[in-house]
Parts: sequence; C-alpha cells; structure tokens
Amino acid sequence: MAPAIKTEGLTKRFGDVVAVDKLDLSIDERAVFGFLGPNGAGKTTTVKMLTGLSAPTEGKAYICGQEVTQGSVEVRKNFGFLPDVPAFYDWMTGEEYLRFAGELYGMTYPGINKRAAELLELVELKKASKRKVGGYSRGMKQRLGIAQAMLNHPRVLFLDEPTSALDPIGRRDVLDLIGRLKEEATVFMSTHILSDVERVCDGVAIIDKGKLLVTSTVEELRHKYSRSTFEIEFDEDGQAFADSLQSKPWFVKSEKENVNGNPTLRITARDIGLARKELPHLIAGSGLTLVRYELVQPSLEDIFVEVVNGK
Ligand SMILES: Nc1ncnc2c1ncn2[C@@H]1O[C@H](COP(=O)(O)OP(=O)(O)OP(=O)(O)O)[C@@H](O)[C@H]1O
Repeated sequence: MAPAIKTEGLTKRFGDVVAVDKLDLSIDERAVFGFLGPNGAGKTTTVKMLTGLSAPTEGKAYICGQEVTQGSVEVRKNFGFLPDVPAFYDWMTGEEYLRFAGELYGMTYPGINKRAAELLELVELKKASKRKVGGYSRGMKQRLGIAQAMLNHPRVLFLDEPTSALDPIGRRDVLDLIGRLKEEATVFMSTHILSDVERVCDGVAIIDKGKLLVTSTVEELRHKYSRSTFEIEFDEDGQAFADSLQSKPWFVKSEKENVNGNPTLRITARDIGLARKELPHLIAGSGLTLVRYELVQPSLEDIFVEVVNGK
C-alpha cells in the first residue's frame, strides 16, 4: 500500500531563504504523526505544499500515492485540512454549518445529513448541534472544524496547531478526538506542544531551518535518547555514597541537586545495564534510608531541545 504521505526532496525557496530543504518523509496510513519544529522551521510551508496551496520549488509530494499538484481537485478528495484559526459563521448552528460545508464540497442530500449526524456524534457535539456556533467554546469550535475537515471521508487529515489556543479541558477533548480519528484517517498535525505529541502521536518528525533532523516513532526516539542517569534521594546526606561509586567501572559522574526541594543525587553511568544491576545492592549496603530511586527518562521536550541544539 502506498504511504499516506510521501515527499521526495521537497524544497521551497523564497529568494535566498530556503524555507524547506530537500525534505524526505514517508508516513504510513492510520497513524497520528506529529510535525515539530521551532518557529520559522518550515512547518507551515511544508503543509502548504502537501495540501497543494503552494507549489514546491523542487521535489515532489504524494498523498496516498497521488502526486500533489497545486490546486488539483483529484488529490484534494484524499485529504481534509483544518487551519490553526478556522473561521465559522457564528449565526449558523453546528449542524447547519456542516450541511453548508458539505454543499461546498459538492456532496448531495440525504448523504450530507447522514454524514453530518455521524460526525457530530464522533466529535461529541450532537447535543450542541442545534446551538449557534457563536456560543461554542474554542474547543467545541475546533472539534466542529475537525468534523468539517472529515466530511468527505478523507484518508489524510492535516491539522495545523490544533490545540494551541485551547484551555486544558478543550485540549483534552480535542486530543481524545484525534486519538479516535486514526480509525478513519491518517492525522498529520503540526504543533509546538510536546506533551500533546507524547499523548497522541505514533510518529514524529522534527525539522529546523527547513531541514529534517529526525523522523521516527515516539518509542524509538525515546529509546535512542534514553539517558543513563539515575536519581537517588536519601533521608540523609548521600555525598559519601556518591564518592564511593567513583571506583565503579560504569561510573561517569555524580551531581547533587535539589529536586522538589529535596537533596538528590544524579548519577550518570556509561553502562546502564551494569549500573542497574549493581546500584540497588550498593544502596542496600550503604545503610542509608532510601526515599526515591529512579532511572530518568527524557521527556519529548528534552529530546526536542537536544535534537534541535545538537544538530
Ligand atoms: N511567503 C514567504 N516569503 C518569504 N519568506 C517566507 C514566506 N513564508 C515563509 N517564509 C520564511 O520561511 C521560513 C519558514 O517559515 P514557516 O512559516 O514555514 O515556518 P513555521 O515552522 O511554520 O513557523 P511557525 O511555527 O512560527 O509558524 C521562515 O524563515 C519564514 O520567514
């Protein structure tokens, strides 16, 4: 099966500025894919080329095996798009809005009514469907926007910063919805909010200055950047214990810092397997009272900073 989204050497230049630089991506069907990058990295420019709103300077993009060309009607049938700030007619009800959008898509009755009802159920706006959109919360509007983008059963759904303007509850609802959407479509979302990516994305790509720095599953990324650092908190001062580790072959360094107001040892090991075997015994033999022992996993935010700074 052709990948849901594929790009080959996709490039966009604005004069001297290379906004997107030879981007090669391949994204499988039925996944939620997070597209990450700092401000000005080239995310919007990429999404514009993927959705045929802007022509690449070089390279090609394919959606479900079909080449994207600017303004192509055929390829537009395969995807839906929700911009970061979707515009609505506030005087319409949610249901009227979806019918109106369905008509714009060239859908016909009674198919429009059936699809609108299905989608209102999916995005959990059935109860609010007879209320005017002007009275909806931002989160409800965002979910209505997603319903609109899903009207013609797209195989790929592009969401630009879908949660950035939402409060925690609105965000949770939209993220839950995105998790459900992958039953129906491949979701490609650009975002700055890394905790959202951790929550819903199967795969990620990180770009900066137009260049793809990394693309992988979230799992693989965590594995690759997993650190060999342990945090150990004792009831007493643990400095002597930290000093006693210096002779161990796996020991790299120890630091003492305050974590949540408690003095904590951060022990870095070069051989994580050996350290994991030995440390618990050494702690037990130290006579100190252990409060906490943890192998520190980097958050996606730590990984993002490391990838972007370490390129
Ligand atoms: N129409 C344009 N003309 C000239 N330069 C542009 C144009 N559009 C984008 N750029 C430049 O291309 C680069 C990438 O911009 P883009 O908007 O794609 O980044 P982004 O990752 O979406 O950023 P943000 O997260 O801030 O929205 C930036 O340097 C930007 O200034």
